[in-house]
Amino acid sequence: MSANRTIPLVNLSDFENGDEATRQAFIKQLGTAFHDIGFVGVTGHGIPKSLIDDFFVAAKKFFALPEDVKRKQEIPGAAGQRGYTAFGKEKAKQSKVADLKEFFQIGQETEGMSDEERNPRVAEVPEFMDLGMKLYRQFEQKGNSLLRAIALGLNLPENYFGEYTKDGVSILRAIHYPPITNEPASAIRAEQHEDINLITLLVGASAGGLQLQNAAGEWQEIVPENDEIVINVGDMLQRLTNNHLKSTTHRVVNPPRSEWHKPRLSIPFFLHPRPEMSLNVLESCVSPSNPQHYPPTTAGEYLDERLRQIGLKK
Ligand SMILES: O=C(O)CCC(=O)C(=O)O
Ligand SMILES: [Fe+2]
Repeated sequence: MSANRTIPLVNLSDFENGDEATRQAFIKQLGTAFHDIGFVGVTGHGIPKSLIDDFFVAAKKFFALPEDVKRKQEIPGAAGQRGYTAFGKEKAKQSKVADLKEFFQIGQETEGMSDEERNPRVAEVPEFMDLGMKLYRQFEQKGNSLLRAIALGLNLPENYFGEYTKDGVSILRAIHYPPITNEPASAIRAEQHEDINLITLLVGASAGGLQLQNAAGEWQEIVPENDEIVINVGDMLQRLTNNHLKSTTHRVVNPPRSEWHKPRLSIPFFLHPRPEMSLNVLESCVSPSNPQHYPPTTAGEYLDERLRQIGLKK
């Protein structure tokens, strides 16, 4: 690991293919990273680079479509959870101004769903949804692998999360931060926030700008290398573990003026369980020195509350 990295790097293949000692070492590294920093870089994940690259190309084609064509993909009533969300809509919960981004979200598809419940097809870029759904399945699988390691690190049964993430309501989000054309009043590409879900897997953050806030309150740049995926703990996992695993504040800052013309594309996958999953604090994470910080809730109730705060749900 290079000395100047902000976040540690782990190799998922150690967990998926390693012997017992290698697996245990991985579980420890992951648990320590999530407890100390809330972020980790992952290599050895096996998600084909060609799939990521092809999806990026399709996403670029989609975002290059005229605004009125993109807005045909807005889904009223889906609280921005599926389809297109236009520039200027989403803001961080404490922020008055919207982020400098537009995005498209792809949700879960399960057997028996009607066409209306499924993801919308994008007629102008027919490959967009096929590639997106393929990538969704890859992220889902690798995310579940990471959750197995997290469960073992918390002395829970290996499949503790798997029971709730099967057919869970995860979201793959393709984000486009357009070129900046004039001095933004106060907005940045993505204002500081914490993610809502269990864990987030992020690819394509390589264009720069992603920063986390460390325990001393300083902003530190995250610069992923090669095929590294950035993983972070979301508020649901922080809550479940009574702050043992940290949901760390992060943001995407605007580039220097000389790079305003460069757009930025990123693809976070927000791993969510099914809404009925209990988020009651795990008893094993409560002690006299760390008393229970949160009242009982479920993933569904908690998600609704948060979507109202960020302006996506009325
Ligand atoms: O664009 C990025 O790199 C990060 C975006 C992010 O943090 C989010 O959408 O939650
Ligand atoms: Fe985020």
